[in-house]
Amino acid sequence: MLRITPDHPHPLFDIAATRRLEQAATAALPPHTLMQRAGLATARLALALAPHARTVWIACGPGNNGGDGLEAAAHLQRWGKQPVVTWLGDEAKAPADSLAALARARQAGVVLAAAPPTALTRQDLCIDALLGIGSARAPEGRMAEWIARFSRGVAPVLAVDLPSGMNADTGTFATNPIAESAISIRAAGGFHAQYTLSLLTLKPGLFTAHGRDAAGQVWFHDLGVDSAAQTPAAILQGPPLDGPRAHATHKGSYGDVAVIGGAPGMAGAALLAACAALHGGAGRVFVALLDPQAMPVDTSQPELMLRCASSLDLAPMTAVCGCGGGDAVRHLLPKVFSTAAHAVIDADALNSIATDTQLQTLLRARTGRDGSARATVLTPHPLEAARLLGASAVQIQADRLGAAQQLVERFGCVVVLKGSGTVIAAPGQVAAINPTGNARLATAGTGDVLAGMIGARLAAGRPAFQAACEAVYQHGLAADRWPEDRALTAGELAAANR
Ligand SMILES: NC(=O)C1=CN([C@@H]2O[C@H](COP(=O)(O)OP(=O)(O)OC[C@H]3O[C@@H](n4cnc5c(N)ncnc54)[C@H](OP(=O)(O)O)[C@@H]3O)[C@@H](O)[C@H]2O)[C@@H](O)CC1
Ligand SMILES: [K+]
Repeated sequence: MLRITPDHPHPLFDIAATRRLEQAATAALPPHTLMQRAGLATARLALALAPHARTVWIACGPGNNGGDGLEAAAHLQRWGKQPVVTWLGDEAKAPADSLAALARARQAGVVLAAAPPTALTRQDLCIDALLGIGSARAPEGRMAEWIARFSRGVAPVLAVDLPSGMNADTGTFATNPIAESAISIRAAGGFHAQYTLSLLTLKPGLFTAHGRDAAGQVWFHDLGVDSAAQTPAAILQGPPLDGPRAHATHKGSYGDVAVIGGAPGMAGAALLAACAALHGGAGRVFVALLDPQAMPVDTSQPELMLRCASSLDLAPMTAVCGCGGGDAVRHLLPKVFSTAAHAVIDADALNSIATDTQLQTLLRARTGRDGSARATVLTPHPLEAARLLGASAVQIQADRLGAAQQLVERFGCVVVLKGSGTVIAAPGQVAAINPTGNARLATAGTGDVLAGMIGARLAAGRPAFQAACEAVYQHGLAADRWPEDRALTAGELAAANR
């Protein structure tokens, strides 16, 4: 059993691949083995998380997720914990594995309770074994009531395989009230500790959209099954493998970044991206502000070279384009797309592309046959992604991996779909989901900082997908390590990155 942290990459498997693995393993093992392993792992983790629990409530659903809960109940009963077990199943309809688990629980001395326990404390534990990967619709009735009880209560909750009701592929809920109630309770500072033990495979939904809030601390048990035969739907990103810089290098070794943006009233966005590129290690950073009244030098950052956009030779450069660009950036995009060696396209540049088919054609033309000729990274947040795909932000959020992949197919670029569990997708690559970052990044300018960080890595010669993955990881990590007692501002974040 493994606690999942951002320190290592992990393959993530969707429901279809998980079902294939489950089928193959079930056929190769004695009956009920997988569920017995799942139940034992759940019981062990429960005991480790709540060693002093006076009451353990195991809420079991009608399918095999409930069977895992019943198996866990048998172990906890034998270990003297006397769990309160409520089951929503029907013996006439329950799957064979679950029925066997029910029999084993009864054998161990478990008596099914008619109702959940009341007055659980922070020392106690709820085990959520209502729904796993078979979650098919919005929970109703007693199931919905029990899920609401978990989220409103103070007792820690251990979700078996998934937080019940969550779609394992997307991290969304059939109705959002569960996720929204979890988020609003957490925002109010009164949230119980939440854990999830993912079984057989780690699923993408645990790490993106509402998944991160709903799943809490994620643990994993592979049930002794090797997943190598299946292709992952995504990779949970690990840390960059950064080595020290070689001694015999100079500023030319780390490339030039040209930040193009900062229309009237929005110079700050471009300067933040430039600051981030500088601190991210770019050899030289040029800034072309789109405000004719803009200052000729930034005295607080004299390293930045402020130039007129028309005077920049972008052919050897990495253009970071769009931060605070307003509508003024639109007429510069043809030059950027046709000449810049590498490009990061952000914010207003993305909005310009969304409404201009000629720009879309030029953007697609940047991609060589090998997909890497003139590396281009698009960095939309969900609303920008929605504009690019002619969809709504809700539709984008309903399937973040799918939306990122659609953008890749449409534009042939690397795509960074920002948000909780940022998705990085690229032609011919298994997508990555970033495990770092938190809601402290929800403040103006942090997206500009990310664009500058990606630009610095592209300028240093990193392949585009790697540059994007590494920058997103480091950007989030800086937020995760931010001192509790200090406000996170984009300016400080830009200067803190590396
Ligand atoms: N088999 C094995 O070897 C292993 C399985 N494992 C475990 O099994 C889990 C998958 O089990 P599963 O396929 O039975 O699906 P599960 O998540 O229990 O849900 C299906 C049931 O719930 C019902 N239902 C659905 N939505 C509902 C709703 N909203 N409200 C109410 N009911 C709803 C649905 O009813 P129906 O739609 O048929 O009416 C059906 O009865 C997996 O996540 C893992 O925990 C592991 O132990 C590894 C070994
Ligand atoms: K569950």
